[in-house]
This record gives sequence, structure tokens and C-alpha cells, in this order.
Amino acid sequence: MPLLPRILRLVRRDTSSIYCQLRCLSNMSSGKRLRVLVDMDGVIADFEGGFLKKYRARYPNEPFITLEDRRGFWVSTQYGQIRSDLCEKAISIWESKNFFTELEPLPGGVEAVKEMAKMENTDVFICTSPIKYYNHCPYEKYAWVEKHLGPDFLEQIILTRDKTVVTGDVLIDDKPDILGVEPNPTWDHVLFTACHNKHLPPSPAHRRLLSWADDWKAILESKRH
Ligand SMILES: Cc1cn([C@H]2C[C@H](OP(=O)(O)O)[C@@H](CO)O2)c(=O)[nH]c1=O
Ligand SMILES: [Mg+2]
Repeated sequence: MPLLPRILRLVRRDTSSIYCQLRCLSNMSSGKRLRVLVDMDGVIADFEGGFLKKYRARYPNEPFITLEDRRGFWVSTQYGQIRSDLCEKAISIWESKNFFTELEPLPGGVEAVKEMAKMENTDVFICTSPIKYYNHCPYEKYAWVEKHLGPDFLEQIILTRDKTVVTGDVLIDDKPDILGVEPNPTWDHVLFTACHNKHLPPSPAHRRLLSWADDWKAILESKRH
């Protein structure tokens, strides 16, 4: 249908519908939009730092692992290797009320995500997994996003235990192996460097973003083509 009659038809509809249709038209004229999925813990929220601080405060007489000595994604696994009961003690920290709300932002993360969201032809989603003990975590993840990224960003949250079923072009995540029911996720995994993964050898499966001071814009640009 020619553009003018199409626009005239649009103006008869309600505002949100017009907005959606115009966005669609704009996408069609300016090419494909890039959908970026940004993980939360270990990428924009400091899970490891927050854990260590609260663990040491709650269990001052127990051994602990410095961030320098962290190995392997699961904190509780490494603590369990020191002494089996330390696994449960570690878990008690992130199952506590306010653990997730009180996480500090990782340097540059909030600023980068805000900037990314303002880029042309770019949709940014926070793609994060809640822990299975759901009493506090899902609520607190929403509260964290509202506090640090603003209320508009609440529209951009994807809470899932399986990130492979989410469609996107790029997933920036600190977990080295992101597995689920979909064997061929649509996104390319960019491994965000964290204390637990910094020693892993380079892998053809994913390139790295060393920190938010690294060139994330170049990574996004490379995915547009
Ligand atoms: C138990 C545990 C959870 N997490 C994070 C990862 C998930 O958040 P995210 O998907 O935002 O990275 C969430 C639930 O597992 O907690 C760790 O980063 N390390 C851990 O040891
Ligand atoms: Mg993470």
C-alpha cells in the first residue's frame, strides 16, 4: 500500500498503536535493529563483590576466597571444596533479603547500558536468571533495575532460567557455558570478564568484553553486518 494512505489509516488508531506501526515503518526503512541482551549479575551488578562482603560480615571466623582466587562460575562449589558446610553458608548469603537489591553496580555498566539503549536501531534487554529460592530475588532484581537504570527500563527485563530460548543478536554474559533446551540460540555470546572466568583460555565459542571500559561499541557494530 502507498505510504500516504497507510499513514492516514494509522492516524485513526490509538496512540500506542500508531507508535508501534511507525517504529515498524522506521525499522523497515533503516534496516534491521540490533537486539542486545545484557546479563545482570557479574556484568552490571557486582554479585561476587557483594557476596564476599556479606559472607565475611556474617561468618567472620570462617575461611573465605579472595576475588583473585575465585575459580569456576558457582561460588558455592568452590566454597564447598574448602569444607562441605561452607557450601550451605555461601548459599545463605544470596538467599538473604536485600542481597540482590544492595549489589553495587559494576564500573561503567549502568552508563554503557543507558548509552546503548539510546543508540539508533538498538534494543537493549536485561536478560537475567533468578535464583530458585524466589522469596526475594525476582522482586529485588526489578527494584535494582528501577533504581539504577530508571523506571522505563522495567519494560526491558527478561527474567528466565533458560537464556537459550530468548532471541537476540548478542548476549553479554559472564557465565562461560550458557545452556538450555535450545541447542542453537540466535545470539552470539560475548563473555564478560569476571574474577571467576578470567583464567579461562580463549575460546572460539565467544569473544570477550574485558570490562565496560573495553570497546563494547565495536562489538555491537560488528554484529550489525
Ligand atoms: C549461585 C550463583 C548465582 N549467580 C547469579 C547468576 C544469575 O544471575 P544473572 O543471570 O543475572 O547473571 C543468578 C541466578 O543464578 O545469580 C552467580 O553469578 N554466581 C553464583 O554462584
Ligand atoms: Mg551473570
